[in-house]
Amino acid sequence: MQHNGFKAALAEGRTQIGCWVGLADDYAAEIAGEAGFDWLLIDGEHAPNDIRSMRRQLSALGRSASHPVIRLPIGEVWMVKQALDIGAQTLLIPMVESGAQAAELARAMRYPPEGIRGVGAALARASRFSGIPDYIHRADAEVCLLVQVENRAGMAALDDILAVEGVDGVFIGPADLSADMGFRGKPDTPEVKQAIQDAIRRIRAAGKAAGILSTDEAQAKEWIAAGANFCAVGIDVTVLANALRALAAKFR
Ligand SMILES: O=C(O)C(=O)C[C@H](O)[C@@H](O)CO
Repeated sequence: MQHNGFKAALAEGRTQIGCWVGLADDYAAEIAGEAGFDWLLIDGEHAPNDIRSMRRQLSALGRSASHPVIRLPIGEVWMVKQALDIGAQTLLIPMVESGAQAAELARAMRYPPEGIRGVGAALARASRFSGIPDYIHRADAEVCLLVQVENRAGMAALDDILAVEGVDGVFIGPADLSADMGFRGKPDTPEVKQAIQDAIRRIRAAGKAAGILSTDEAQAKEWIAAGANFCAVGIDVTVLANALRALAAKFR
């Protein structure tokens, strides 16, 4: 099975630049896959995706050098199983608020006895439909679990989450965190930025990868300088929507 170079890069501390892919379309994903990002986030939380559309996007990215990351709608064990079986190696799971929740997700990523991932690789795209004979013996080493901490409860439990073996990285969600802190729509508020800065420092000090999303170039570079080593710097939907609005405005 394919080596997870993205996971290895994060473990080595190499910064990985990514982009949100929310158009929920395999053709659009293939176009994004030609742009040159290190990783692409197939958004199953806020984009109109389901397991079939995400599978199509994984397939469309098969030739791309960009590593596909699937974000689940929420951290359910059965969703982890399905996402891994369609061939995702790296998952981003939102709204993680405790060490116990992170530990269950880490178990869901791995086969027994270490984990609780259901063994159905024989009919799974992940094993190339049994074309990779030793898939179940090698899969655990190549999966990558990234959890989102994006509210006050998660921030309070950050040390417990960081202590969980099998959590490879923590992504701070500025939009949700700022809302929960009482600054909805204002992730640039000093209190929010300070909380994010401190979290990034603690995540990296714990030997884990720190992730974030900022569509503002200066802010993204600030987070990278602060230690964020998987940073998404754009969203396909907003890039397209804003470019079309600007184009239309030129001819009004
Ligand atoms: O809370 C956040 O910020 C994120 O998790 C990213 C958002 O979900 C993304 O859709 C951009 O708003």
